[in-house]
Amino acid sequence: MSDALPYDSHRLRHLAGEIITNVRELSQLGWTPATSSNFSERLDDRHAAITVSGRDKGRLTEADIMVVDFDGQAVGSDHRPSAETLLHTQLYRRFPEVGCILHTHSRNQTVASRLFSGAGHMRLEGYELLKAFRGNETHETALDVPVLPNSQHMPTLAAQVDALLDRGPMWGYLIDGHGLYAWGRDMAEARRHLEAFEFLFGCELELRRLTAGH
Ligand SMILES: CSC[C@@H](O)[C@@H](O)C(=O)COP(=O)(O)O
Ligand SMILES: [Zn+2]
Repeated sequence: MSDALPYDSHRLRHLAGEIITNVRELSQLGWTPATSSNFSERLDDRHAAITVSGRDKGRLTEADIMVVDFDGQAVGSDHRPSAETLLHTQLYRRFPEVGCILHTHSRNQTVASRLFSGAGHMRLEGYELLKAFRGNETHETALDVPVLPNSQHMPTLAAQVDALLDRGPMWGYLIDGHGLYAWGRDMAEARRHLEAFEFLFGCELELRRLTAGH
C-alpha cells in the first residue's frame, strides 16, 4: 500500500469489487438505463468509493470506481466523480452509520416519482415487505417516501434532502422524473432497502392500473 494514499487501498479494492458485482446485477434488472445511476460505499470517516461519472453501470470495472472526500473532491484520480456526488457525501458526512448508497433509475421508480410528485410523497402501507426496512418490526406501519422536485443544481437538492433528514430516520427518497436514492449500513442492507422500495412501488403502480376506472 502506498504511503501517499490517505485511505486503505485494500479496503478500496474490496469495496470496488462489491460495487461492481452488485451494480452489474442491478443493471441486469434494467434499473440503470443509458449510463444513469450512481453508487458508493464508505471507505472511512473522510472518504467514499464512488462511480466515475457517465460510465455504463452495467459494465463497471475497477477503473470506473474512484475515491472522493466528503467535500466531493477527487482523491488520487483525474476522473470526474458522479455528477450527483454531493447527494452521497451529505449522507456519509451526517450519518456515521451510513455505509452504502445506491441510486437507480428503474421504470417503476421513475413512474412512481411522476405520479406522486404533486403529493410530495408516496405512502406505502399494509405490506409485509415494509419489515425489510431497518427499524420496522411489523407490516402495521406506514412509510411516506418523499418525492423531491428534480434539479441539476446539486446544492439545491442536497438542501432539500437535509431538511427531510431533520424530520427523522429514513432509508430513501424519490426525485421527480429521475429515480430513487436508497441507503443502508452496508451493501447488503442498502440493497435490501432498494429492492423493497422497488417491489413496493411496483405493487402500488399495479394496483392503480387494476383499479383504474373502478
Ligand atoms: C444519463 S442521465 C442520468 C444522469 O443525469 C444522472 O442522473 C445519473 O444518475 C448518472 O450520473 P453520473 O454522473 O454518471 O453519476
Ligand atoms: Zn440520477
